[in-house]
Amino acid sequence: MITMNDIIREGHPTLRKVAEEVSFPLSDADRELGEKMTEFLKNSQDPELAEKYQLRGGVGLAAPQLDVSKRMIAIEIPNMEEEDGEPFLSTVMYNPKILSHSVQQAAIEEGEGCLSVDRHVPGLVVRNAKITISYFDQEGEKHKLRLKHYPAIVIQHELDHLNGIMFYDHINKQNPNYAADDVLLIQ
Ligand SMILES: CC(C)(C)[C@H](NC(=O)Nc1cc(F)cc(F)c1)C(=O)N(CC(=O)NO)CC1CCCC1
Ligand SMILES: [Zn+2]
Repeated sequence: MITMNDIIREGHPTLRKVAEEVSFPLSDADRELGEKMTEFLKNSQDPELAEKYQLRGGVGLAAPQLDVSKRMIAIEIPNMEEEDGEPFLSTVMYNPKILSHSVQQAAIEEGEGCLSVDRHVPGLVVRNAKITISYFDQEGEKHKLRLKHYPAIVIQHELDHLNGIMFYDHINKQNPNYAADDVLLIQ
């Protein structure tokens, strides 16, 4: 199983690379990696397992964070309403791509963190409020998905990892808490 030791941290060169597209049909390795990434996120959201293996509660993970420079991300966003309900979004996306996005921008009010960053970096990370993405699933089926607000932010954070971008690259140097007044702040 993947633990925090398998996740590379800022400073590791792979986090600054542009990852390669995955080819289909998936190799056993790429298929297995996707499954392990999802397993990590689910484990990290289980209080007992998170405690036992000292896992940070994760909602998304990109293959480059495991030192695999391939365009694949795992997303595990719990259902914010009902506890223990079906997750809002639980999937592994291969070759994900933003097809279009809103003019409207959004940022998480308390800022962002990262499983590959062991420090608190204050500041607003302004992203697109709504995105339309395409991606392939394990079977090579193409999907198109429209997302907004928190789920859209998670996907953009993970997509950045495929392009060697860290969340703090987006933070305004002069005034970290700056955001134009039309930027939607998300709790
Ligand atoms: C860095 C960390 C704080 C672990 C962050 N989790 C998070 O923001 N909250 C969270 C955790 C849960 F388990 C369940 C839940 F609903 C919310 C996260 O996983 N990421 C993913 C990451 O580092 N990917 O590379 C960072 C988030 C910042 C904005 C979007 C993703
Ligand atoms: Zn991250």
